[in-house]
Amino acid sequence: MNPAGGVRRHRCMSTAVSARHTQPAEQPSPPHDAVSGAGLHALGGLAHKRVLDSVAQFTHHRDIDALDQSLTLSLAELAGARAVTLYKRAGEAGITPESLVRCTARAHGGHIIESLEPAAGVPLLESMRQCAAQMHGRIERTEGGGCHMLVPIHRDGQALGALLLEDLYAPDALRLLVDGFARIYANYIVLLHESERDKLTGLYNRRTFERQLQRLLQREGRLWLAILDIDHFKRINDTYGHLYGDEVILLLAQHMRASFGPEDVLFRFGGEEFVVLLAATDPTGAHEALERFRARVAGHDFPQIGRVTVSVGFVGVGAHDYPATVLDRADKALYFAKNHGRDRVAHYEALVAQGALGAAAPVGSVDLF
Ligand SMILES: Nc1nc2c(ncn2[C@@H]2O[C@H](COP(=O)(O)OP(=O)(O)OP(=O)(O)O)[C@@H](O)[C@H]2O)c(=O)[nH]1
Repeated sequence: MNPAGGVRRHRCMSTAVSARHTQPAEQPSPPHDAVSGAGLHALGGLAHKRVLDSVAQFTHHRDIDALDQSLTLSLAELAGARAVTLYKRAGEAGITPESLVRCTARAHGGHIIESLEPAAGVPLLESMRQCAAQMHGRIERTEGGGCHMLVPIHRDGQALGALLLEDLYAPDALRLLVDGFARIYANYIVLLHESERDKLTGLYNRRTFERQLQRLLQREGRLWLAILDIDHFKRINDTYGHLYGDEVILLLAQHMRASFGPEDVLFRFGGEEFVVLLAATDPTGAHEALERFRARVAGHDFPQIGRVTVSVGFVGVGAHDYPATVLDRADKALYFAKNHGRDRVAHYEALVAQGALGAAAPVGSVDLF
């Protein structure tokens, strides 16, 4: 069991990365190079420079995962904590799940940074949840003579999460520093979040597609990419108006969240076109997941409009595939589905094997990069 209360999900940053930074403290002796209370004062300009360097470093990132990792590493180094955990609450309507990132100092130098699965009912996770919800921090003395510090992360009255620093010395002086980092992080995460999400649905936007694809490929090795397109959407707009059209887009995004798993990555590419990166183990699993989604949408009674259907094209993606190529293949499968009655799922490789995508196959409509 991890002290932060989670089951390890995956390691995100190697010690080689963190080895560029200050060496971690060995416990239980107080860290000599931490920007601790006395240290901050004594080091003067040097301490300020280190703090500013750390802020510049973690706000350099344009990717939320990298930002989260960098924040925990910066704080672990500056504060000389044995471990720093960033807890984030789930976003509204389940747009982002509850998450934990933990940076731990290794006994012989460097740090390990991991994403952890929040596991219910574990003491320190509960403390972080409470700290986040109440937006109220505290310092707890531990039996070993050190302290745990809990600091909430919030912005404009909205609770975003909490930071937990374990086994600190001189925590009172560090409190201001950690509070400051929490405030900078809160401002920055909101900006990053807005820049990578579609405004209407909260799904990832197209700009983040390549990065998310690479990330998932690194984790899964192989995955499936599906393009989902609402059938006859122009007719819906023309008959009921754009507001109803927008409502259909919003409801479809909700069905996507409910239908696909937490490991799958969901995008709205624009208009009535959506993309899913599926972490399924094989094409049958991918096909079943997409078919479930298709049937779910077809069976839903959309307010005022009634029945709405979607067509889906999907393709396998390997580590060496170009994003533009796989998008084009999925798009060809989608247009096969559109041309063969709509409200269906088409698999690119299966169509190729059947010889169904001949020279006359329709040209994809997705705008390539
Ligand atoms: N309400 C709404 N409509 C949009 C948005 N973006 C694009 N559209 C409309 O979506 C429609 C897309 O229509 P088409 O590309 O012709 O496709 P379709 O009618 O769905 O037909 P098929 O895809 O062939 O089944 C157009 O009428 C666009 O104006 C949006 O954000 N909101």
